[in-house]
Amino acid sequence: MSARPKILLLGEIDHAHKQWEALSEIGDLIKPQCINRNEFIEECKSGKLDGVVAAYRTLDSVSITGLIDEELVSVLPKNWKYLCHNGAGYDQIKPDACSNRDPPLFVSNTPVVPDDATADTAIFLMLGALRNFNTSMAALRRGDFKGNPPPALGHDPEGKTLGILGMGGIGRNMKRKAEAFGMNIIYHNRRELTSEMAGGAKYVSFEELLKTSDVLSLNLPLNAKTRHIISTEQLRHMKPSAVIVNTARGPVLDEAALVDALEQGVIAGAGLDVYEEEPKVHPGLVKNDKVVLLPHMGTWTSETQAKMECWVIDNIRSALTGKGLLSMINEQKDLGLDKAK
Ligand SMILES: O=CC(=O)O
Repeated sequence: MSARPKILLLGEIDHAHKQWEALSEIGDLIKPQCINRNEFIEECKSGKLDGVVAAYRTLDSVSITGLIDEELVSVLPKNWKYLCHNGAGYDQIKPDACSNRDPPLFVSNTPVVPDDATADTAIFLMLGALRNFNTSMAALRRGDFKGNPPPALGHDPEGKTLGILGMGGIGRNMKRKAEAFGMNIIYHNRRELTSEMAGGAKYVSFEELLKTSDVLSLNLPLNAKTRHIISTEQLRHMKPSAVIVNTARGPVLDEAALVDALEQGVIAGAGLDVYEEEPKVHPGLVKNDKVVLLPHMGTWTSETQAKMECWVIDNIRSALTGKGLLSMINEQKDLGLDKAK
């Protein structure tokens, strides 16, 4: 009889406790002993994690393992086949390192379920930045009501152009919501979407997106091609009245360039949920009234967190019962699903 597979928990389960426990029908649920990358590598080398076939991974577990890169992947037990990440973005995991391992380490993420909460956050930041709400919210808490002098008048979204950079699930969700505010939607993406998927949003070049958007929303994943996709040169193409919203990942936007652009009036404002070096926030952003800031709360609702946890668990269950991962990351799709079974 072959040994039961082990399922490793890298991070914490906060909501889907019952669903996690139910995985014990198909494997032994274990946690690592280590608290940092060196210890994790030692634990792998010691054989203590032999038998692990799949792992549930959270964003915060980067504090235990560090990046999932060549070095880390090379010490994982050979039978470890699946890494199921809780999050839409998986920039801490190097897809090539996982694919090139022999045998490959198959990775899943959680698309779809974070779309609503993240798009809602982008809409909040967009309205806050357009309306200059930040200054007065801070003034009221200081006992200064609207502030003295009050902030400049804000702007209505009605009739403005929202440019979406990255028209995946979150971008399309934001599009639908922004239409309810009477906005005209344009987008730029690696590939033009079918008209059904685009739902009436106009596909434009990157340059046209920058030049014509009143609000530019960043909804694209972070990778080597998208790092600092918005920097000094791109900001200079934007309208001086434009605001920029980032709910994707901090490094897609060059923060220092944004700070300068805001100080020099190159653009009018920003709404940010993500930062280049979280939890650090560039002091030039903190001190600038034109910026609405949130501490990475795009998916911070109990409904969305519970759905994301269940999605990860469903991936593990599907993989360990021979049906393959439900949402393998895009970079691995050309490896062939069969190999992931
Ligand atoms: O940041 C949140 C996510 O990647 O889902």
